[in-house]
Amino acid sequence: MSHNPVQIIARGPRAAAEAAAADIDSDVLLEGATYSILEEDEDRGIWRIDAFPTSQDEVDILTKRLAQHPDVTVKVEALADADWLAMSLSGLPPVEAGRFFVYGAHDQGRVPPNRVNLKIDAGAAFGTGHHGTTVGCLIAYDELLKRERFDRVLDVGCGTGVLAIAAARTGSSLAIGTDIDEPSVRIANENAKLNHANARFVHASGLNDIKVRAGAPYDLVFANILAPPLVALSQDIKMSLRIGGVAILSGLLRTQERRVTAAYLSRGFRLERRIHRDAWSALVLRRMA
Ligand SMILES: C[S@@+](CC[C@H](N)C(=O)[O-])C[C@H]1O[C@@H](n2cnc3c(N)ncnc32)[C@H](O)[C@@H]1O
Repeated sequence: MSHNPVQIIARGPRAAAEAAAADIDSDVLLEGATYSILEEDEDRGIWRIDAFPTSQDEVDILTKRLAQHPDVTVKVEALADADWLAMSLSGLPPVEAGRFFVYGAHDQGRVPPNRVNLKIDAGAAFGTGHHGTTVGCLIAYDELLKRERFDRVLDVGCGTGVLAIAAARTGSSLAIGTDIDEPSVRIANENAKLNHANARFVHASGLNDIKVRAGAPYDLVFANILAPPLVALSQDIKMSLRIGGVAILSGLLRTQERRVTAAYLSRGFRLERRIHRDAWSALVLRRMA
């Protein structure tokens, strides 16, 4: 369906804005829609969501979702093409997750000196750090890094490559990623260069690539994909990890936790941690046998 570029702005008290954002996060039909949520007016306690739908379907679903929150007022503003692109790139604030600071080109001059700064621009690949699943993975990884090192890392469903790039920038000697989406692989390789990260990305489904198999056994596997492929790939992920190695899994909703966890526990993993962000869950599972 043709789409006149619009920006959707929703304002309301914090709880209402956060509930509306959680609703957007939990809708699989809105996976491609970019939005940000921030405090607009501290004194008056007003929070604001800026959403940048990329199709008329997303406009309709977003406005329907937001209309379910009566404490939030919603405005849809038309944007000129060029403005829309610029805004979708400049409207996203940086994301902080543990030691990681994920930012776009427009925040170039504002990166903190004492963090691992990852420059990832919004574009055609998933993974600017703004989604609850990416943040969950980065927080889980940051926590693990306080106690252990991961020399060999695999990132299944790399999107922008943000997770493998984070690994390469924090001491992994091998960081490799795969994606079924070819443009994402190209973007991830560009992002690796841009971030001076020794990470490589290949076009493959799951772990089905000779370069991926050659890198095994891995100390850590990230897989931020959906629940069904996480279950389907549980044996492959197990066999790619060394005993004692860790899988950080996300892309699943909290309601899907049991199903995904069960698949890994039955294969000899131990559940070490769950991180909840919006409706999403990230699981830390260690291969014990
Ligand atoms: C939710 S995004 C995660 C991107 C990034 N890793 C992050 O954490 O932000 C999921 C990515 O996995 C890819 N994907 C989905 N199923 C896959 C599979 N079976 N094998 C490889 N990649 C897959 C999608 O194309 C998409 O780029």
